[in-house]
Amino acid sequence: MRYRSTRGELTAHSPNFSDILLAGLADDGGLYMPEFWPQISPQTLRDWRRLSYPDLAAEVISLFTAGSIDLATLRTMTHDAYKHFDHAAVAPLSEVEQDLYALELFHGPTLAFKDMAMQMLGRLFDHVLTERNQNVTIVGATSGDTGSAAIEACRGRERLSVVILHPKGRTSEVQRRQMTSVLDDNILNIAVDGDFDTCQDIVKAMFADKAFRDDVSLSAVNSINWARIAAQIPYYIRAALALGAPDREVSFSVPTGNFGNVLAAWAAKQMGLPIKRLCIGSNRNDILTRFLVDNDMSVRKVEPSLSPSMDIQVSSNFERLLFELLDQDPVRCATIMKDFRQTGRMAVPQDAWMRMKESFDGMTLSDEQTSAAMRKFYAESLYLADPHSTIGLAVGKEFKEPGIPMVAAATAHPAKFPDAVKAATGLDPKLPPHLADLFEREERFDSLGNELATIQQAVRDHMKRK
Ligand SMILES: Cc1ncc(COP(=O)(O)O)c(C=O)c1O
Ligand SMILES: N[C@@H](CCOP(=O)(O)O)C(=O)O
Repeated sequence: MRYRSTRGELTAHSPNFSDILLAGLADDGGLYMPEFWPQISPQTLRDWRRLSYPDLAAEVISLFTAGSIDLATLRTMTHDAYKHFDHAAVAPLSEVEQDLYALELFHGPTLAFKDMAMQMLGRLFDHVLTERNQNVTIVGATSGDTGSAAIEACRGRERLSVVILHPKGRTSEVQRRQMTSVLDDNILNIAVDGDFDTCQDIVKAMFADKAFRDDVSLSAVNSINWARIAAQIPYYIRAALALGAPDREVSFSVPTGNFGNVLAAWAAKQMGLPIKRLCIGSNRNDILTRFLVDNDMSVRKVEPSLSPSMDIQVSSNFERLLFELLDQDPVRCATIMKDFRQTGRMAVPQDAWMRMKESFDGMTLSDEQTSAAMRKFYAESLYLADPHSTIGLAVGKEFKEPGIPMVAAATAHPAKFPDAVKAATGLDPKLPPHLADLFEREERFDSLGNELATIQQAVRDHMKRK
């Protein structure tokens, strides 16, 4: 399997999975895509029903690593990656009401869906870097969850230096402490003046600076890295199989920000999973639902909300879907993306927009609607969801059709957002034992404004210190 950029052609020298894992973003600023969508037959899907989560994940990921990492190696990694999850099923389904299920993706060490892929990424990096005798510097942007998951997956790993940029004062306190209380030498946390988009822009600017990129051997753990998406596809397959696929259609509802999670579901559909609808849930930063309803992809200011991890306007992975909607035309994709960067408005051709609407629905919840929905799910079903998962459930409830299971991605544990949960329900969700002393732990982070040069220097210094 080879990979191409959304802004470039496939050539004889196109990279394989291990190459793009380390590269993160393509040199031309585009995002890597597999050269084709591997197909999973209905019979194979039926056979996979009896696999454990780690075995299923290895099978699915191996379709993307062909030619660079074999199935047996992946199996060792998946068993190791998921063995510390606090639920035997890894990603269990919970029936919230008739035909509406929560797919709980928060049973990993940092209590958010990011662990599902990040625990694999840490091991994949280790494997490839050891094989190649190389080291890399990972710079990641976070609105709260990617950061702690990446830090947890990479802490103490010899060949990785990790720098995480978070928007100062815009994450929950639990989220911040989960990142800043990890004091391993290879980890650096930087608080940035701005929002998640500011952090993400800085990361992309570092990738665009070729000299810097080569100097620090820059790599990425955000969902701009295809390996993240590949490791998020298995849980959609697993959930659908548990509910009767491939002999029955299933729909998914996904609370969405950077568009990585719902893109993984869309990828599963391209691979043969019978998915009926994909529903996108937004908070007040609703660029994606505005786009779906009115073909209006125009960037507004990022506004703080009760679901801070989704306080995002520029959804990086949308470029991957756009590329597909444009029949994989890299020239048109690059032109539209460059124009978007300059104007803040994406001119998506009408036919591409119509094609997206064939598979996707979208809906926005205000903070008030999110609190009310959280309260109602708890009152009626005794299901306590964090604000992000609540948006997924509420949107799923809105779009569910009779007889077709609707699965909402429950992306974070309620204890990550105790203030929002308490205000809505009066309940005080407790952190699990391994995080019980989080508020007593020492914190360490640098506040460095938002100048690219200052942050680049901090990355260089961190790399040398390590
Ligand atoms: C808890 C939670 N829910 C939802 C999202 C949105 O997911 P995505 O960025 O993949 O669209 C995020 C952030 O990515 C998150 O941390
Ligand atoms: N919500 C994310 C934002 C980054 O998303 P990613 O999936 O691209 O890493 C976060 O919590 O940091």
